[in-house]
Amino acid sequence: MLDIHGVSIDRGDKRVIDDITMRLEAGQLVALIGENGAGKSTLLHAFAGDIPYAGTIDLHGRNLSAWRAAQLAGIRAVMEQHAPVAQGMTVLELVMLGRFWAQQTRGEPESVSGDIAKRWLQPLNLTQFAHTHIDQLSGGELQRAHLARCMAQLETNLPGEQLLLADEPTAALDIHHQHLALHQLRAFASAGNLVLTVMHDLNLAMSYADTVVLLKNGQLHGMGKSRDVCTAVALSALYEHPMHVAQHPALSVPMVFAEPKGGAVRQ
Ligand SMILES: Nc1ncnc2c1ncn2[C@@H]1O[C@H](COP(=O)(O)OP(=O)(O)OP(=O)(O)O)[C@@H](O)[C@H]1O
Repeated sequence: MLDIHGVSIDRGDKRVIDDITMRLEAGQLVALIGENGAGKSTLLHAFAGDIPYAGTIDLHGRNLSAWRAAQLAGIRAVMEQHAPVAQGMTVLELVMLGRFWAQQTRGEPESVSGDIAKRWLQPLNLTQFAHTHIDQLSGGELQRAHLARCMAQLETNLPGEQLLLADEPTAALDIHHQHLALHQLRAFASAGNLVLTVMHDLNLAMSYADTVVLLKNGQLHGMGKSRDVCTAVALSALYEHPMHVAQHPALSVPMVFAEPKGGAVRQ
């Protein structure tokens, strides 16, 4: 579904993405992990078509640059790390922004857009905030509202083979809402779509992702199932920090423990 071939990106005089080639199929949640500055957001921006790059990125076999913005809006949503917010807008109005493309290209009535937006408030625990101004939300509530906007954007009569790009979508969320949000992303991927998400929480990544992509200094350092690529050796090298990997006590997923600097606190 998303074919990336020989993609390199320079920012200023620095090469931040260096010759990345990979193929990502629909039906997967893919977690992009790596240290600060590894190039994760830059790569996501390139997939979103927001920044220039060398190499090719094809979505559904068609070069990303050949897609018209209105067409792309119906099949690809982007949840940015620091999404700009217009002051004075309510949560419902923000989520309805996700339907702007449908109103413009399909003449979707505002009432239909509103119904779709309202439906996405509930699974992200936002119903009580529908008419709250977004500048009155906490960081986590606002992050959930942006996720609801993206989910509303990608709601179609013909679900499947859509692309959701999410940059640290759970960074501001408490543990309950992290799982609530990832459950939605997981369900969206399982419905035949591709979710590509940048994540710093390795245990969440390994619990929800079908595929984990390891990025270091702009280069691909591994890609595959978490149990294959998220070894203690690979993760310790990726983060230059000693890591231990064990099995989750109840689930068949690996769990990561980073060694505390200077040893554990005495209890
Ligand atoms: N606009 C810019 N101009 C110049 N350099 C930039 C720009 N944006 C990012 N960079 C540099 O590109 C590199 C990759 O940044 P990027 O934001 O992609 O990293 P990241 O892996 O997403 O990091 P983090 O985990 O901290 O969010 C970094 O070294 C950063 O300093």
